[in-house]
Amino acid sequence: MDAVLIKENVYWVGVIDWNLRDFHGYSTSRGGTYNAYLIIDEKITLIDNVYAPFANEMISKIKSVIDPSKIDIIISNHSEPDHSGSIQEILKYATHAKIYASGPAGVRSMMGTYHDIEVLPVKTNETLNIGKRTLQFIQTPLVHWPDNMVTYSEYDKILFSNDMFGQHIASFNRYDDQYELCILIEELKKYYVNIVLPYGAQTQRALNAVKDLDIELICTSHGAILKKYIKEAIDAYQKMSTYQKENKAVVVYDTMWGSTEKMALEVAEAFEQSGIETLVRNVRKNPQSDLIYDLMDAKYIAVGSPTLNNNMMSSIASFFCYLRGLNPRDLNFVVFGSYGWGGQGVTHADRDLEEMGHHRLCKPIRIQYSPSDERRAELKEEIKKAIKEFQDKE
Ligand SMILES: Cc1cc2nc3c(=O)[nH]c(=O)nc-3n(C[C@H](O)[C@H](O)[C@H](O)COP(=O)(O)O)c2cc1C
Repeated sequence: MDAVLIKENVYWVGVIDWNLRDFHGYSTSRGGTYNAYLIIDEKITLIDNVYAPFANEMISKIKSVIDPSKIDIIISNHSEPDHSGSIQEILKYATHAKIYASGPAGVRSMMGTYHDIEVLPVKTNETLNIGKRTLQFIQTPLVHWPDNMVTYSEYDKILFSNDMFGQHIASFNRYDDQYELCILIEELKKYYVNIVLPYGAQTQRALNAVKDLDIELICTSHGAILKKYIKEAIDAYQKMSTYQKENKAVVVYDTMWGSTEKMALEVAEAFEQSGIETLVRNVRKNPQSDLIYDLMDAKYIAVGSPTLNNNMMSSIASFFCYLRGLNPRDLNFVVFGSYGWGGQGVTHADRDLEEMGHHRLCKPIRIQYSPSDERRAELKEEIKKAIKEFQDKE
């Protein structure tokens, strides 16, 4: 397996995970890559590495350029196992290599994960001379772990950005201009929203910290290297990290026998007829990671659940767990559902959304058993009225 030359004496030695479909619950329909980079200078430097099952593949790519025992420096921009998992395999060759990670968080997580290794701390604006190049470190805490940092090579005008700007796409194409822009940005957004969304303020700080660097390439740790679409990627990050909204609603529901689904379609039509772009999503037919992608820039959410055993359906509760963790801000919500005799499902769903800090558009709406045509029409009008009142107040 061969390394790919990125710039003079800078190589991609990452791997392609063609079969990656589930990244701890994030549905990755296009697969993924773990990118690592090798710099040949007076001191041979490896920036990040790859998930452990791919260690040999990465090492064979390094061998296509240089004897891995010659590696002097290993930089760990982030200690998550998809970027550090091969460290022990590399150290079998690179016995004299020094490992650098952000201090103290990166040192702590590297030592906590791999135990019997020595890791040296670096901080923002500290540099490391490796020959012609002086590498500059910038800590980017909580984008998306406490230890995250990025490494800048002024000589190459490369920002090794690790997870920042990453996308899950498996491909031999190494550069952004080899993709359709809409696919690249969709995957970049999907990555951000499923991994980084809770950390908008920290992402803003990270964007600020790199904004004055002279950058020709952003070498990410997942997916394409950014070259042509750097501005587009930064703009997308700006928008997402400041939680900007579109005039958009997502109707998320589950149903056992179809009554709540009938309600969902009326609710959706009410939003659509109020001039709001609307998506309808059965929670069991869509991966949660796609639902959060749909919701990222939505202003409204409508949640429908029938009552099952005095509660909402567990699919909705599971979706709420994902939603609560990723924490998209300031949704305006309505809750609806069919029930048989108690109807507690909607009450619980309504309470959960309020607890998450979202804003109720109207009281929860229940319909006993199947909605009649008349009741469906009333439901639609009720939702339209609530939307209008909200819009008038805005
Ligand atoms: C296994 C099961 C448990 C149920 N438990 C409750 C309940 O605790 N309280 C209630 O009000 N309705 C309960 N129901 C009735 C449903 O909420 C009702 O049939 C509703 O119309 C189903 O809506 P759907 O067609 O959207 O699935 C239950 C139904 C099933 C199948």
